Amino acid sequence: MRREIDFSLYLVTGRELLPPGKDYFESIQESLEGGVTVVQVREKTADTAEFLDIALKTKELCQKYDVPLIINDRLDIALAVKADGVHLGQTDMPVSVARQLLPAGTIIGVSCNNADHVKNAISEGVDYVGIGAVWGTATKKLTSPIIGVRGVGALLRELDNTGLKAVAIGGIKGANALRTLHGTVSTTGHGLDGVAVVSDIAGSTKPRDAARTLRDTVSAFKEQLQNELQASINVSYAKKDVLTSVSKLLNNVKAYKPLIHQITNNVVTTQSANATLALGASPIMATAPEEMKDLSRVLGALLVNFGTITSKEGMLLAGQFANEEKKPLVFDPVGVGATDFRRTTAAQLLNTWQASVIKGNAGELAALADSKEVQAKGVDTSGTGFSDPASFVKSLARKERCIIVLTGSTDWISDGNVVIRLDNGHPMLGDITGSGCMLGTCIATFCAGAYLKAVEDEPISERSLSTIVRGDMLLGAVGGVLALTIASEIAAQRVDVRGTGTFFPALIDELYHLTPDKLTQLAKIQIL
Ligand SMILES: Nc1ncnc2c1ncn2[C@@H]1O[C@H](COP(=O)(O)OP(=O)(O)OP(=O)(O)O)[C@@H](O)[C@H]1O
Ligand SMILES: Cc1ncsc1CCO
Repeated sequence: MRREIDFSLYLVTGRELLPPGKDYFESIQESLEGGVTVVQVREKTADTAEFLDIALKTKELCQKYDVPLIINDRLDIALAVKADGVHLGQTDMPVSVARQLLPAGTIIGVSCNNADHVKNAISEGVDYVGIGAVWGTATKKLTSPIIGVRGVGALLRELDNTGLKAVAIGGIKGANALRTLHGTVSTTGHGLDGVAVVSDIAGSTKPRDAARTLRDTVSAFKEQLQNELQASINVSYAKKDVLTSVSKLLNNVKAYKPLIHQITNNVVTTQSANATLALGASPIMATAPEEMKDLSRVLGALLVNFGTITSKEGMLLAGQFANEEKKPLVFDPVGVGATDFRRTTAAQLLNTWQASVIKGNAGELAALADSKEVQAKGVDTSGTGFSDPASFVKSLARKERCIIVLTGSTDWISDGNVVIRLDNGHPMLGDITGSGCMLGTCIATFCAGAYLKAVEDEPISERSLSTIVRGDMLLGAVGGVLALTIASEIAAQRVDVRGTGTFFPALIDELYHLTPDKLTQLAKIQIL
């Protein structure tokens, strides 16, 4: 009977990466102590005798820890050392031939970087696939394109109901492991069985610690995903509870005055900062990469709005640090459909960090989702919008693994399970520039309120290892939308408002005077 393998932490050896003075076998031993669950010996330049010797000694170590040994590419070495399996690249020995040559029950894995590779692997009956390269990697000359964290889910989906296991490979390390595991889950809820790691362990002076961090992260995440899938079946949001919770977020904002770091466009900087202050939070508009780490330590939430992209480096870094700190990250891909540069920048940002909330109008979200249903015109939408906005936001939320806010005369919000429809707002919001950008600011501010609530409820987070962001971001998104749209309704009714010029300062006034009572009483909310 074939042995059931735990693929959680799959070490691919890299002797050339050892730090000066570190012995290869000592490094393997420490890695095993740290929790590596599979070892693949990969030797691209060793001659046969040397490869054989290394494989034999590595096998002895693996046996001590009851960890399976896989040999890269060389079937003869695998046979000679009675390895548990082989790993084959797309240009190595065909799987069918390898199967004939190897003893029954030998594990066979193949490298895949597109859906056809995965489909072939399924029909050839392999045991597992190695999907990559996920990130850029310094260890291997890349022969295939970087598919990015967001590209993996579609490949995992191919594996639904096959029983095949999957690990991701390519630049995975302690610092990006959670992002990788979280962001690669398919729309059907199919997650990775583990991560394959090379340099973060092999290149470390402390491989035991490096392996332990990774293993703990994988174990915690797998448990969390199970809970998440379970919760998605059982969860229910009641309208009254949502409004009560959202009101508390406003109180939290006013009580703690969280710092809202905004990398935003130069059209709306002042008005966004004023909207933040009006809600009771504290804005900082900062774009220099050099200051991102310091800001991430104090911030309550980060907003990345790329209306005018001037500091991509700053956006990349700020988001990574926000993820590390498990703080809310709101992404507003302004005009993403307008140019190729915006499209590729959005992809790069979203492959690097995990947004907590993505908000956009129909044109922007259609571009992000590669949907032809709605066209964009610069930063605006043209046409009537999606025929089924509820299904659209739900499926995009599943794909991007975060909350989606679709704006328009009706706003639609989803976390991939529940869909919330909000009908507040005033047409004049569509007639002032940057109302969508201010909405992003309001959402970031309420998400900071949700983050603060989580910190209040759970000061020492036991879930922190597997939690991508602390706090209920769905509530944060609902709160932000209600705040701006309800303020707009009250502002538009004022006798001193005679057009969009007087509407704008009135809007800031009404954000300033917003109360939990107004939020709950005026909300037009439907939970679908
Ligand atoms: N006709 C309308 N009626 C009611 N509310 C509206 C209307 N148009 C926009 N809004 C509200 O304005 C907010 C911003 O949405 P909108 O879709 O206009 O953003 P946007 O196109 O990104 O704006 P901008 O590009 O000016 O920043 C949303 O909360 C939305 O509910
Ligand atoms: C008009 C405009 N151009 C780039 S950003 C922006 C603000 C509204 O989205």
